[in-house]
Amino acid sequence: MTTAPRAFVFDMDGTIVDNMAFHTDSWITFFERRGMAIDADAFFRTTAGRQGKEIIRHYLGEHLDDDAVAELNHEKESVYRELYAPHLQAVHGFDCLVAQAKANGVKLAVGTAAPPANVAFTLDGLDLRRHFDTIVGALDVARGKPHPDVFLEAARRCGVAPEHCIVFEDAPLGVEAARRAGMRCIVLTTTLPAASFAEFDNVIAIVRDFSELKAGLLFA
Ligand SMILES: O=P(O)(O)OC[C@H]1O[C@@H](O)[C@H](O)[C@@H](O)[C@@H]1O
Repeated sequence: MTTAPRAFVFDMDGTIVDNMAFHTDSWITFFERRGMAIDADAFFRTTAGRQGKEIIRHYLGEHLDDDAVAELNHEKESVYRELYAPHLQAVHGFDCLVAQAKANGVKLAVGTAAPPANVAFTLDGLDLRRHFDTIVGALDVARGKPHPDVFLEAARRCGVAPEHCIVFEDAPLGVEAARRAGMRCIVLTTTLPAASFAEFDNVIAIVRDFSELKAGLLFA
């Protein structure tokens, strides 16, 4: 590794927790209620990392006002939380990586498209919030991934330059957001196989879970 990392920026959904199938199922339910059928795989690839309000406007109409979108997003995220609650757990090796990062003086941040209720559901539900120097979510930036905003804001709050950040991601739009932010990325294959990330030159490792990461790669 050429530049020692000073901050790790974690995507939340699909990365800290292996939950994207439940997000997709909740979107399928949400759109079915409106008579719309969506293809799960294509939907994941083109929406994972976008904010709920962006997804809703894209599918149901750009004309929808903020209150209507907020209500629809609340409905979708309520379905998601009900589906995923019985399965809530961190991806294997996350606690150990956090401990190693702290021991090496690496700052820890979250950069997620999730709204505050989902951040609370996940990070408070697993008692993980205390580990992070900052958490940047849907209300903190105007644009979701693949725009780099959420990762740049996380780096800014950590006081760390993008080239000293490593992003952890599971979704192509998130890896692209990291690339646009000028950040290296480690991919978790929680949701998609390694081949799905072949086009990205900012990917430095692809692993099944955090336990596969070698300290030499991360902290050298
Ligand atoms: O940026 P993250 O943590 O992967 O969050 C992405 C997800 O955030 C959720 O809130 C959306 O409903 C999902 O559809 C979206 O993919």
